Amino acid sequence: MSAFHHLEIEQLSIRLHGKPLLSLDTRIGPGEVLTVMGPSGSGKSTLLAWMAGFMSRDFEASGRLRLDGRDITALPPERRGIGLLFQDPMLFPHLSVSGNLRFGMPRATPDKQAAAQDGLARIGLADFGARDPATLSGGQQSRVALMRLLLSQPQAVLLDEPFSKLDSHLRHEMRQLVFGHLRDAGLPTLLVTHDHQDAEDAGGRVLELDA
Ligand SMILES: Nc1ncnc2c1ncn2[C@@H]1O[C@H](COP(=O)(O)OP(=O)(O)OP(=O)(O)O)[C@@H](O)[C@H]1O
Repeated sequence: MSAFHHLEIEQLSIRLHGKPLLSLDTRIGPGEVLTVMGPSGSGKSTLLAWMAGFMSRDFEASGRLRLDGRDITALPPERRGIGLLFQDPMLFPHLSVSGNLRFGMPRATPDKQAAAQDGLARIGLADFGARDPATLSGGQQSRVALMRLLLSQPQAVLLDEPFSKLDSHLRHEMRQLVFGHLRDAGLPTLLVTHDHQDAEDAGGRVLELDA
């Protein structure tokens, strides 16, 4: 599964109504997590939206986003190869757990059912494939959301407060699981969080945006 990708944010400058909101120039290497923190309104969500390709047109941005050297700045979200994980697992309620895992897999996946089963085993949910997502606990749903992300074979990952809805012992467990899998897969990751423990466990650089 590991492929070792890298992401470059080149001379990014985002303005809102002509006023500078944020500037950034950095590279995120394979398996590296860059944590972005900062007060409310400092532009964390806007940065994620720019990277994912769905920033509101109220903002103006200059700069380039490169994945493995390829300029993806102008591509629509679904063609960027970037996977997202939010605080809500957002599993499809009308699909089984296994169906959720198969949903995002690349079309060319030879045996989606086997890949889903293997993914479930990797998150300790081998017997849960046929269940409806709503019958899983919050922590189990989070693990399924993580595995769905990994099985979609992204080349980079954005995490938006992914642990904030979990209670504290599950949060610790999920951090280990998420950061471990992302590192093993060699995926460059940008994490937005308010939680200093997230940043510490991510183990990478921390960027503080100004108010
Ligand atoms: N669509 C929009 N149009 C105009 N202004 C916006 C829009 N979305 C956000 N803003 C403003 O842009 C600034 C940055 O917002 P953003 O949501 O990126 O901050 P944030 O750091 O993610 O905050 P939080 O931690 O509260 O989520 C804020 O001043 C916000 O009010």
